[in-house]
Formats: sequence, C-alpha cells, structure tokens
Amino acid sequence: MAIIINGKQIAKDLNAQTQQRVAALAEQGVVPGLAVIIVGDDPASAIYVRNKHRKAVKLGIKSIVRELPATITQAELLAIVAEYNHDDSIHGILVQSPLPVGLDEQTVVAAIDPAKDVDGFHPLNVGRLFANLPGHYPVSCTPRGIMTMLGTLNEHLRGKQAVVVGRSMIVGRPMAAMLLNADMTVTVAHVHTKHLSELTRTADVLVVATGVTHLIKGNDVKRGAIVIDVGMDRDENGKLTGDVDFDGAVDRAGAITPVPGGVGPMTIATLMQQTVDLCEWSEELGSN
Ligand SMILES: Nc1nc2c(c(=O)[nH]1)N[C@@H](CN(C=O)c1ccc(C(=O)N[C@@H](CCC(=O)O)C(=O)O)cc1)CN2
Ligand SMILES: [Mg+2]
Repeated sequence: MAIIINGKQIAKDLNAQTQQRVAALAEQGVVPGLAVIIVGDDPASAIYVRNKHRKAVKLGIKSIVRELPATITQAELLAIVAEYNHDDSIHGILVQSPLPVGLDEQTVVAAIDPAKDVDGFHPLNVGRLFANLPGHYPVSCTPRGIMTMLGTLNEHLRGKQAVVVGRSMIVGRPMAAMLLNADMTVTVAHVHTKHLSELTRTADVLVVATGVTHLIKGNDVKRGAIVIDVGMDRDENGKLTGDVDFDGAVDRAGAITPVPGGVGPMTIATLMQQTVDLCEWSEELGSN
C-alpha cells in the first residue's frame, strides 16, 4: 500500500510558514500585496479567485480582486495590468485563466511586469526556468507545489526516470523543466504519444496532467513509483476524480496523491508563498 501524499496537510504547513514570513515583514512595515484580475463569469474561476482572496486575507496579505466584464477590450485590460505594474503596494499580479474568447491571454500575461508575475507565466520567467538560470524568479505554482510535495518524501530524484503526461504551459511543460533541473531524466508524453502505458511503466516519478479521467490505470504504474495526479475531473456521478485510477494504482505505487486533497490545495498555498517571495525580492532590490 502506497504512502498517500496529503496535499491538504502540506499546504497547511506551507501556509503556516507563509503567515510567519508575512508577520516578519509586518514588523518592518511591509505588507505583501496580490492583485487578481478575473474577466467574465466562469463559475469555476470565480471559486478559485474567491479562495485565493480568502487565503491571502487570512495570511495577512493585502488582496485586491478586480472583476471585469467579458465585454472588456484587450486595450482596457492591458491598461489595468499597467495600473498594477505601477502600484508599489502590489507585489504579485495574476490574470485568472481562462480568459473569455476574444482576449489574447499571451499578450496580457506578457504585459505583466516579470518581477510581479506571481503565476510565473511571463515568457521571461518561463525562459529562465527552462534555462535553469540561477537567481530569484517566479515559476508556475502547480508544478512548484508538486516539487514541494516531492520534497516531503525525502527521496533522491537525481538520475531517476520521470514521465510527465500532459504538455500545458501551466503544468506539463514547467513540471518537466523543474524535474530536469532536479537532475531527473525526463520524458514528456501527450495526446499523440504512442505506447503510453509502456512509457509510464518506466517512471520512478509519474506526473499526470491531461484532464482525461482515469487515463492511467494501476497496470500503467511501475511498482514503487511516486504518482502525482494533477487531474480534476468529474466522474459520471459528478464526483471530483483524477487522471489516475487511484484504487487501481494505490497498491502498486510507493506514494500517490489523492484527488481531491492532493495537488489542488498546493496551487493556492504556493501562490501565497510566491506572493511573499516577490515582496521579499523587491525589498532586497530596493535596499541595494
Ligand atoms: N492564472 C491562473 N489560472 C489558473 C490556474 C493558475 O494557477 N493560475 N490554475 C487553475 C485553477 N486554479 C487556480 O487558479 C486552481 C484549481 C484547483 C484548485 C484546488 O484546490 N483543487 C481542489 C479541488 C477543488 C474542488 O473541489 O473543485 C483539489 O484538487 O483538491 C486550486 C486552484 C486554472 N487556472
Ligand atoms: Mg496535453
């Protein structure tokens, strides 16, 4: 039976650390600030944004949620991003994804000051991650949260095989870069990959982020592997489930994340961590 990686608990511990860092900053008269821009009325996005706001407030982070109508123009949205770029009380800016049709997400993300790019989606920060540049820069929160989870297992990753299934800009691609930067041998699989099961059975660390319910069965998992399920799918009864058949995989894996309560809670906890990182890094710059 595998170790069940308790994302809820790891997120709670991370939030407690973040809260302490916020308190230490407060003693210096500094308050980290987060601006979340949400466009349109996607119900799931509204819930994620509300959860981000509540968590930020709870940890002592100044939180601004800017709710905009789907009818906003690209130029108006860019002007709002520029407003927060110039606001010294804001250290992290993010635009909730997806944006309504007609707005170009890449252009909007590229307009965020890279030093305030709390989601780590700006091309400059993506490039830094892929080049494994030293120094401080933000990275995508879900894969960073997964690296934090892997860290709690105290397993040596160097030289081992990682397979990432999914190649999105938010999860798959940055995840592959982070595992590569941790000296793993990384293969990225996707919808066109042939003989997927044979490939996933080679993985010491298997990360699955496809949005395909139970794509990975127990037999697709190497014995003793660490299995990270980023999926958040609805089964036929509307119940939240993952891209991995948990019941099938739990007997073969060495460690596995559940859905819900695995990767999901780490995304927002890491966002809070990274908001405070950006605040501290900007203060360092200010004192040089
Ligand atoms: N600008 C961004 N947009 C989106 C991101 C992002 O990181 N930045 N990620 C996702 C949505 N997301 C945060 O924004 C997010 C998704 C899921 C969870 C989470 O806690 N999931 C729980 C289950 C919640 C439920 O019951 O539905 C879990 O998996 O346990 C947090 C954040 C896309 N957009
Ligand atoms: Mg994909």
